[in-house]
Amino acid sequence: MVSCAELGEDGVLSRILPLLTSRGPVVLGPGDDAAVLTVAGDLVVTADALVENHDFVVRWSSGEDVGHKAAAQNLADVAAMGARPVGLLVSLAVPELTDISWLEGLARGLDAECAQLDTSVAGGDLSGAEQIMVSITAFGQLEGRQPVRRDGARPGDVVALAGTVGLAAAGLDLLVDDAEQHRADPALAGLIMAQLRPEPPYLSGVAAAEAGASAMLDVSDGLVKDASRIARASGVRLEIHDAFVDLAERLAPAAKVLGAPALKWLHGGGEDHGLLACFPPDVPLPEGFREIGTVLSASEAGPGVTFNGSPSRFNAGWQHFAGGQ
Ligand SMILES: Nc1ncnc2c1ncn2[C@@H]1O[C@H](COP(=O)(O)OP(=O)(O)OP(=O)(O)O)[C@@H](O)[C@H]1O
Ligand SMILES: Cc1ncc(C[n+]2csc(CCOP(=O)(O)O)c2C)c(N)n1
Ligand SMILES: [Mg+2]
Repeated sequence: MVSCAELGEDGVLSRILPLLTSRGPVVLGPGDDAAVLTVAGDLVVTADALVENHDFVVRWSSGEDVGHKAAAQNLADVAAMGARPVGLLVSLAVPELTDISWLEGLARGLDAECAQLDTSVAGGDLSGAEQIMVSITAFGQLEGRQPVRRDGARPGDVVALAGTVGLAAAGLDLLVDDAEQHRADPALAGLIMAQLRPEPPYLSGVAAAEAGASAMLDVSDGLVKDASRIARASGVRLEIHDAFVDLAERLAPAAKVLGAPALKWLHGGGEDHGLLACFPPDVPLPEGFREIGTVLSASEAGPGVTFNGSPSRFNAGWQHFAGGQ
């Protein structure tokens, strides 16, 4: 083990920076006072942080896992606007006794996730802290497309989902229950991986924008909570009729082991970063999307989300500062 304290700031950077490859619009990457990106047109900007013991636990996540996840949750937000990523800035704060191999893993994970979209870490910052924090700012370009906001859903639109919901939340419950035992179970390992390294359907974001999606977001806090955000912003009701039988089947082993209903994760589970979008009825759904519901006028009770006409029993979703769901 070689700690950050032994290496010093420059020593840490000299180990991490070679692991980051500049790609695409990043014409000057990490190493100078600032990075240089070549971008034309409107720029999308978003930020999201992972904090040790609030968003990940070192006992469960390797540095590489955290790198993948930190990049993924930001790249999903770029995709959810209908943009293509151009680069990330990564601000790191770590305890001085952090092993450099953990940070090298983090850099590898960030770089590998970025490589999927031909994007890269453009730069960042390094500081000390009592616990690890990975804070990312992501940039994306719209390439002439209109951004897909949350407030454009209209009655008659189709509600569609790309990617999955519920798997990452089941994975987290499995880790909390008994990480070692459940990781060794092939029926459960995939759900745990969905928590540690979610795989958002990135390319569906641009495809949705090109197809004319009326509203979109990534499901980070749970289907009910995030669908409600579209409903409220657009002043409509999202009526979901899909029973998610395929996803329920994938959740069944966790439901059995933990004695919990799969609906808890399907309705309330965040962090898969699937894309929830609405499309005008005449639009053929882009590849990767499945129809899961319809946009209706808001009921007398106001905008909201219903499942076959009724509110979900599992409507809490994720809340920071509230001890979780
Ligand atoms: N500290 C802050 N200062 C300014 N704006 C903020 C701050 N925190 C959040 N916001 C803004 O509030 C909105 C909601 O933030 P949130 O992090 O919940 O985004 P989200 O897309 O709903 O979730 P996720 O980031 O998990 O996908 C965003 O537009 C974000 O820019
Ligand atoms: C150790 C640990 N505790 C709790 C959670 C659950 N969790 C954290 S943030 C979040 C939603 C997205 O947040 P944000 O909107 O900040 O991106 C969820 C569901 C976890 N993954 N790991
Ligand atoms: Mg989002």
